[in-house]
Amino acid sequence: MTKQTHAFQAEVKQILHLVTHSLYSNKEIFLRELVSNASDACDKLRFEAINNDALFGGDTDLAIRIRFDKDARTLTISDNGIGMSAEEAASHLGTIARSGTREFMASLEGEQKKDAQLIGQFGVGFYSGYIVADRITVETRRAGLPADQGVRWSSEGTGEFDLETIPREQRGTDIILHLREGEDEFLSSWKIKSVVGKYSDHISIPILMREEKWDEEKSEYQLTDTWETINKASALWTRSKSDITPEQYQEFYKQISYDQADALAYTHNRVEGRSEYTQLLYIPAKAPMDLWNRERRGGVKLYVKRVFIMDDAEALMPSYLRFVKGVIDSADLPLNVSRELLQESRDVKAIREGSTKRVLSMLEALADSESADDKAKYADFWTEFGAVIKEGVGEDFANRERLAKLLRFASTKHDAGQTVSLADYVSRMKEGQKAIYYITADTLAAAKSSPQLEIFRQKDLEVLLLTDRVDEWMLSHLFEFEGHSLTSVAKGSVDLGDLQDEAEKKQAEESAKAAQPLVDRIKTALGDRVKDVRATSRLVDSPACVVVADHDMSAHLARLLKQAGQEAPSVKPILEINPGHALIKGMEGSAQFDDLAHIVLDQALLAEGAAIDDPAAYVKRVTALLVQGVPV
Ligand SMILES: Nc1ncnc2c1ncn2[C@@H]1O[C@H](COP(=O)(O)OP(=O)(O)OP(=O)(O)O)[C@@H](O)[C@H]1O
Repeated sequence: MTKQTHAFQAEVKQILHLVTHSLYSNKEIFLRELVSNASDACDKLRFEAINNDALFGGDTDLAIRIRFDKDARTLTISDNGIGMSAEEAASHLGTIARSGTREFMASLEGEQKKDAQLIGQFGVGFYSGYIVADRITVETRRAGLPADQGVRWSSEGTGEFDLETIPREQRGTDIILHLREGEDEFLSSWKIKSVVGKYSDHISIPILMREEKWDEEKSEYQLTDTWETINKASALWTRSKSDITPEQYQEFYKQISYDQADALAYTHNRVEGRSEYTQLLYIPAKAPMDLWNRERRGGVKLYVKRVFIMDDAEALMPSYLRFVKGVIDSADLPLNVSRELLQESRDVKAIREGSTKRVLSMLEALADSESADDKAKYADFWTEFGAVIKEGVGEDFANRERLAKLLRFASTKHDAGQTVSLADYVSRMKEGQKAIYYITADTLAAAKSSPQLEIFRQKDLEVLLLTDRVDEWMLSHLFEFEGHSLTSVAKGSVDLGDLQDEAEKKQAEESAKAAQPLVDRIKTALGDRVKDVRATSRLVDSPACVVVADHDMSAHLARLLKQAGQEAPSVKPILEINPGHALIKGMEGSAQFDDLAHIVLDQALLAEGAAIDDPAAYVKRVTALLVQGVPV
């Protein structure tokens, strides 16, 4: 193929612009990215060679070589990995193949686009070379192709790239960076060693550089022909814990996660027994943008006996721990294991169970720690990932109790977000209190101002305020905690049991009896808009509220289902009235009794966050009353 010029895909141009403008302050990361690509290329070759040994062509010593040429001002990163064919070079280095990255780019807006933190999330990869280079030449040959099928790709990283066929003896790839003016610091062994030491020490393939010797005559270091290994060249997770510094753990995390921030916590273990494997698992500090996509693949890489097998092996983690990143290296699985096989493997099941327990232990250690620092970390974790952990309550029966202890809620006693655990709640329960009370609502404000809470406030009883979408679903799987049932304050009739003394109960009964004729009249006026009307003692300041029967779906859940486009049974509310309230008392003799009954119901619905079915009728009724009542 003679030289051809191709245009970059539009998104590539965008990324190139971002990379060179936003990441300059941390420019040395380009080396990390290119070394990581070289290492991936070696992993891919090893993987493909499992079924096709000929790909090695007798050369199984995989290595990454870095060299520089002070005169030509080039820095070259070479590998003898899988290499690229002409088609692959054109598509891998000219388009953005990963659809996730493309969607991510599209979702960024305005100022966000300049945020290096966000850009870092998807890994800048090959294009980061342009931070320091004004031209990159890639010379490559795919393993298995003949020597006349080499490829040269070259571009200044603006709008287009050139592609031509070249003869190339060895398989693999050379990435040649033509350094920009002012980037000469990368033409130094010392600098390169320090950057490799910082970011790429854990890479399991040896990274080689030519040794330097001091030349007395010239009074400077001269490159020799001996190659030395400048990284530890053993996969981080295979090393003993005591040989790994926290910085190295964090650096490895950044490498595999594309996160620029440190992980919140990590755990590293070698598991022996029925199933033998090593796990190095991290909890990120921040939730990714697509956390809510349950289709999103997990972040755990699978290795078998140090050979990389696949990214995002979702079978290794339950879906509710999809935010966990890391590596699992199994000693038992076959090298040619496929995603389908993983789903059925008993070894994988053991790994999943073991890893889940490890992650939960890691979270428990933070949550139960005496250290304020760890507690703060857990609070941060909860803010980012709490709602996903709630999915686990329904999905992971075996760990339900452990998960229940990790839950945190907002409550009427604590105004600082979701910080109250069920154990905290139980420890504060009043004498005679049996149940754990909660309310679900669309927003915290709606939950807090709900009329159903009035009696609980008056009696100084704590109520958990649940406002996450998944709460209702979680509650359908979590009925009790340490023997205390979880009870909605908006369902059924309140039974405060021992929390009400005899006199109060008696008074409630009497006032309900006295209010019966009024209750019957309201019921007639409202007809089939309600399931029932009754007097209640749960209200203190409000005239009325709506509740649902014990076994009916909560109104909040019905709304969520409708919003999600699903069928929800239409549940008629029960209207509860406060016989002591001035408005209710005043209704008795009113000529507008029917209108007032409808207004009381509509207002109770509004207070609960529901939409009323006929807002125009409501407004008309209220306006009519205002006109009568307000002197004009
Ligand atoms: N040294 C190399 N050898 C073989 N292929 C390579 C090499 N460097 C890059 N590639 C190919 O180019 C593609 C794009 O590289 P790039 O670094 O931009 O993204 P990536 O490696 O897929 O993602 P990331 O770097 O974010 O992990 C790679 O997926 C790979 O197919």
